[in-house]
Amino acid sequence: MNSETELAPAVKSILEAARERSGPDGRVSIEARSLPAAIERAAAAGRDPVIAEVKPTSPTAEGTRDDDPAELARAMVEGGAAGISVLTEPTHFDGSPDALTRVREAVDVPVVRKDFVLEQSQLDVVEADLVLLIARFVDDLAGLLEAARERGFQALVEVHDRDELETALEAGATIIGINNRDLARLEVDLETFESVAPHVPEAVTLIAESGVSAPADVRRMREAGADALLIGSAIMDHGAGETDVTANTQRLTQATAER
Ligand SMILES: O=P(O)(O)OC[C@@H](O)[C@@H](O)c1c[nH]c2ccccc12
Repeated sequence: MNSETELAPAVKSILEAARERSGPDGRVSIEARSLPAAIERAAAAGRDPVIAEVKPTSPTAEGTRDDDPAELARAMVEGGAAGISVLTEPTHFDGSPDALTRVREAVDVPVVRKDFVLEQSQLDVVEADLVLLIARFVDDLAGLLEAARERGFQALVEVHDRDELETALEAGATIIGINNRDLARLEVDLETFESVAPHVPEAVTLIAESGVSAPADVRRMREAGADALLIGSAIMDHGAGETDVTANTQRLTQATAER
């Protein structure tokens, strides 16, 4: 793992909490819904492929939404979401494995488990179609990726710069997310995606993560090579803005069509 000295205090505390959560003894075994296929279906239907995120709160959010996660996910799919991401991290995002289970029962699109998975047993906490692995935080990415695949998960490997991209590719990642949010300062810069994306091989399913808040951002990320967008805050809207997640999702999935 890279040095933690540069991480934002909130991120350090998230990692400390994650190290203390161990998984169960038994292994999950999953028949995953394919994310690349769902992305292709959305694009073929003329929508911008969006993975909408059920994120009750976050260290950078202004408030908390305690809506039923299954209802939120259904509303997102109604707005055209190609996939759903669910925070299962309990201490800083108000997420839970149970929320993910209920979401996966409520919708038929692929569901991503968003958490800080650091070791193999943590994979067995809950069934999901994809599991997020954050290159920067995982010691043995190839080993964890293999362990995820053995259980039937697809893995979404998150990177933030070219070095992490190399690590992800060497480990065999085929679905990669470039996080526009810098985990040292928690600031978002869409240029991150634009600078790393050109180095990603064509065969990889490439996702732009974080900071996509308006249709123009969706178009910008798509032009830079994103096959799909992972969008949380702009859809959940923790502040005083538009709280209709179906409308919020629709606006972003129609970004290219309505230009
Ligand atoms: O709310 P945003 O800016 O649309 O971002 C969503 C998603 O990218 C973000 O929640 C995220 C990206 N990587 C993470 C890792 C852990 C927790 C959360 C995340």
